[in-house]
Amino acid sequence: MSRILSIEPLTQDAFAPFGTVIEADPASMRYINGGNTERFHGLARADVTGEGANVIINIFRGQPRAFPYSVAMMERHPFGSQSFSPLDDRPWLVVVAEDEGGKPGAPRVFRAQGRQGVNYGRNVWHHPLMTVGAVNDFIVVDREGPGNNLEEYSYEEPFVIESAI
Ligand SMILES: NC(=O)N[C@@H](O)C(=O)O
Ligand code: NI
Repeated sequence: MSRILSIEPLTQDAFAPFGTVIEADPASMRYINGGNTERFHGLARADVTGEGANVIINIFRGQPRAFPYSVAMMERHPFGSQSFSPLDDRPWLVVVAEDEGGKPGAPRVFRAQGRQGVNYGRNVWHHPLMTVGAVNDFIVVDREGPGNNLEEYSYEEPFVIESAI
């Protein structure tokens, strides 16, 4: 029997156990450059650990996922946070899970709007990038450095996202 996942709207409070939502929060805004520019300051912080580790900035070009989609695996990065900010204003999906004794629990699926990004906290279970509807580029800030920064886990029985809508 497939385990169907529901989709929640992405909000700062709902996502708090997993990291932070990166969005133009008016509370963080300060004018700079003589008033020409609005700086939405300190929305998230990159967290990298280990001798010789660096924060790097990447572009991930995600192909759209096909639905119904089976969430059969999750991953996490023990030595660094990882943020995704879409360059195209198009909704996408964020799939995360609480840790349960070193394994991911049931996934939670959040619908991110096109101007919302996320910063997964270090060692937070998440599904790889889930682009919806069309190819989308994302600015990704994560870690480069020594050690294996990718831990993967496969569920005994997959969960299913029936539709991204
Ligand atoms: N492996 C990789 O660089 N991508 C994943 O970490 C991901 O979260 O998409
Ligand atoms: Ni990742």
